[in-house]
Amino acid sequence: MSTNSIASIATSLPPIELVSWLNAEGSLTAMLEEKAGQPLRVERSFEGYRLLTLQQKRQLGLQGSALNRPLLAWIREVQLYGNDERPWVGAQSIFPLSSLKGKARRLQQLKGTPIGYVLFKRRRTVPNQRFVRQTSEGWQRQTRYDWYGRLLLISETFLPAFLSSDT
Ligand SMILES: C=C(O[C@@H]1C=C(C(=O)O)C=C[C@H]1O)C(=O)O
Repeated sequence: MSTNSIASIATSLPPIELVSWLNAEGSLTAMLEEKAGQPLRVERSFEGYRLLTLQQKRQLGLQGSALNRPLLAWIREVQLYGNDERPWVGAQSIFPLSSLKGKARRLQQLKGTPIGYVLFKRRRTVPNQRFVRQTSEGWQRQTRYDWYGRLLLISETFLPAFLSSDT
């Protein structure tokens, strides 16, 4: 194997200190608060309804003709702060309208409350499928949760400040 191909494999793998975070089950909020030693601060950059893109519909696991139909969802985009003035994680959560029934309706009224406080309130883990990829902003984990039969897609990108934090 040439050194170039080794180098290309090396760049396609996350830094070792991120692996446990990218693969962790359970609440990322709880893990970040433990690392920070204080409650997470959530800054919202967007919350509202949007029509999903084809890529987002695919990431939700839709197939066939469902991909061609317009799909409206509630979107929440936030920056998560630990104990640093720079955000540690950028997160986007996608809630198809069909998922916002019953107790899930509170996911539209979170404001500064981390989703994890609701998602993991009664359980340590939630059934999910996990995908990891590298983006221009940092390594990202995408999690398709089955929360009491409701489909949620949450993408979390670990930003440079997270890697350089010494806590
Ligand atoms: C999904 C969780 O909630 C965290 C909080 C988020 C929010 O408040 O928008 C988004 C992503 C998560 O990192 C979790 O704790 O695992």
